[in-house]
Amino acid sequence: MQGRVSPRLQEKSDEQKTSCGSKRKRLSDDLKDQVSKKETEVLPVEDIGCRSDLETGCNNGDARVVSDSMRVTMTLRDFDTLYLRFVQEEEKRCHKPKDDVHISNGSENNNGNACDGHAKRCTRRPDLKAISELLNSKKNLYSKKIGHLPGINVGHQFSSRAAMVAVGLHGQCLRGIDYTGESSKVEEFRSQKITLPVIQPKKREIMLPVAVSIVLSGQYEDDVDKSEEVEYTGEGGNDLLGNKCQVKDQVMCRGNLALKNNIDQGLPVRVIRGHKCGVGGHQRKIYTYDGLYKVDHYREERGASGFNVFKYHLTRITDQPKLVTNQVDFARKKVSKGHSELNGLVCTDISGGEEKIRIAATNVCDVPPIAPSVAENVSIPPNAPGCNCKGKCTNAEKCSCARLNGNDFPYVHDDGGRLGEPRDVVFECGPNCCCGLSCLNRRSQQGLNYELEVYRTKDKGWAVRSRDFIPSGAPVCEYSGILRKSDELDNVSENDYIFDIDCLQTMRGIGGRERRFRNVSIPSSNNAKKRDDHISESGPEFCIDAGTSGNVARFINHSCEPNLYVQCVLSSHHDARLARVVLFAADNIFPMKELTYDYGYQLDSVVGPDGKIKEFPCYCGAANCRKRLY
Ligand SMILES: C[S@@+](CC[C@H](N)C(=O)[O-])C[C@H]1O[C@@H](n2cnc3c(N)ncnc32)[C@H](O)[C@@H]1O
Repeated sequence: MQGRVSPRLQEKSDEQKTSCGSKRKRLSDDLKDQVSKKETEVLPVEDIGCRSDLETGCNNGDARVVSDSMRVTMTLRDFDTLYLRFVQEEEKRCHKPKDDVHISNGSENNNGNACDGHAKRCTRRPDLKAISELLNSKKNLYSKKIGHLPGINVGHQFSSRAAMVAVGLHGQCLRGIDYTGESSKVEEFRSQKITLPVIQPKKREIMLPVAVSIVLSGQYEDDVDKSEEVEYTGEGGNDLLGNKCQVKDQVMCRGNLALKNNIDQGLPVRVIRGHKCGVGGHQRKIYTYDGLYKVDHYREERGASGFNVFKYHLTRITDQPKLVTNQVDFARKKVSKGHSELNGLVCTDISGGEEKIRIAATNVCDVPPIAPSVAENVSIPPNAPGCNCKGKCTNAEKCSCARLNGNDFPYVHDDGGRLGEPRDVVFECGPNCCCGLSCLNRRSQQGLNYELEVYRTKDKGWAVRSRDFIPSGAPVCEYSGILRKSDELDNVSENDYIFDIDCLQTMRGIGGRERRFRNVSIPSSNNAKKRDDHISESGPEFCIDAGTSGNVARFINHSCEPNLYVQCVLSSHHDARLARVVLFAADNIFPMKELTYDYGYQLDSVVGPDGKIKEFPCYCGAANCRKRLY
């Protein structure tokens, strides 16, 4: 039998079955033993807090070494989870959240300083609270270090300054210069394998403080940025009101002194540029790591507003990946202006008008998706009773749908609605609810919200990327196709587009699946528990077959370090065997990054028609790729 997309597997012994849909499995002892002793470190799953323990390639049935880039991703996920938790707390505190009340995430504001955002109604900063919680629980990644940081490559993008604090790229939410005053030895910098551009001082102790990173975000009127060469204004004396004006002389202390010490000792500084991304109301500030710069010299002079400023001249160190203009362009504005401008455009809308946002394909597409349908022998259960809320559901104590979600609303009012944490299942409001269609608790039913593009890859066939920024926790698309009974497809080969619906198995932790956040239970009123118990033991009863009919989700490839996760959603009926499968953003996804999720195949779990185990190479390219899809 041919391998099937994600969860779907040939029936094998219980040990060999992978977890499905949610694709999480305990690490078997065998697999743990296989991990080379030489390799650096395997994080115990318990150590990976919050959102990190998603099916993100570190936890799908094999124990692999956590790569540096994965550590960065996991830290950012932890930060995001905390951030969304605090946003939710703020919403509760403010009691009635207005539609899309803007609570600063440190990325969108008027004055160019990411952490000075304006919260219209709420004043407690969730991003700052998330950072202090992360630091208190010691889940932040790097302490102050000079040079590149492992897992953060030149070009790496961040959605806020707080996110950079979380990983330690730039440890200041407000200040442009991050420096260390802690005693360090020159050897420590050398041990990081940084090729320092100039001769190190002979002294073993370095002169402190020294600067580790600076952020260029257009905040200072005297800055000059020519990409490879920068005139950087020192810190202080700025009115911090967003109009870039100097109001006092700068003083040679703290960050300014640190930069001077870098000059004297030949120590490089990381440069991060902040820029606007997106258009109209969706504009946000994002930050790109542009590599190491040498601080050449400085001078003190009278600035544009007549006050003394320090001007530091920086030059980009040469042996680094080039600053790609395109990459900067992608970051600075929404990528596409119109479909007619796309290279290799072969289809302006592969959804044939079915989606509210057109999905362009940039190569030949031989199986255009058609509208989803249900096989004749599958009957959709009747709609479940709904809540009695009027307008939008806002009171978790009164809303019966919130009760199903563990007495809470799963989505927070941020970026149009983000799921605070992955759950076993999300109960959304449905046809029998009295709330309106704009209720946030219908978030995954709103269709596509991001401009996706199907494009051809060298090794993996078609793939999907977003031309918009997608915030973590946002629903990206539903996996659509023909709803079928799983056993019908047991003898079908050559279908790579089958997705098992394993919501019930996940909720019960069956077959090695790990439970997710929130212990929800299917309402007993549907009287299906007995039947469910029997069925769930024998594996998912239904699947979504996107082989002949599907939507854009069928083109999304597997990655061992994916940026999407699978979330089961119940919105009309409450039968978990027939839950909707929705792909959510696990991370902040920047424009033009391939969208991927973990197919969750267990190695050696797919058997061919000849009874032999089938192997299929994985070309995801992740640092931690296990090299086989199955
Ligand atoms: C659901 S389809 C994804 C879309 C597919 N690329 C296409 O062109 O239609 C699953 C198939 O894509 C390919 N694929 C997905 N992820 C892959 C990966 N990481 N490495 C190699 N092939 C992959 C495999 O052929 C797999 O059976």
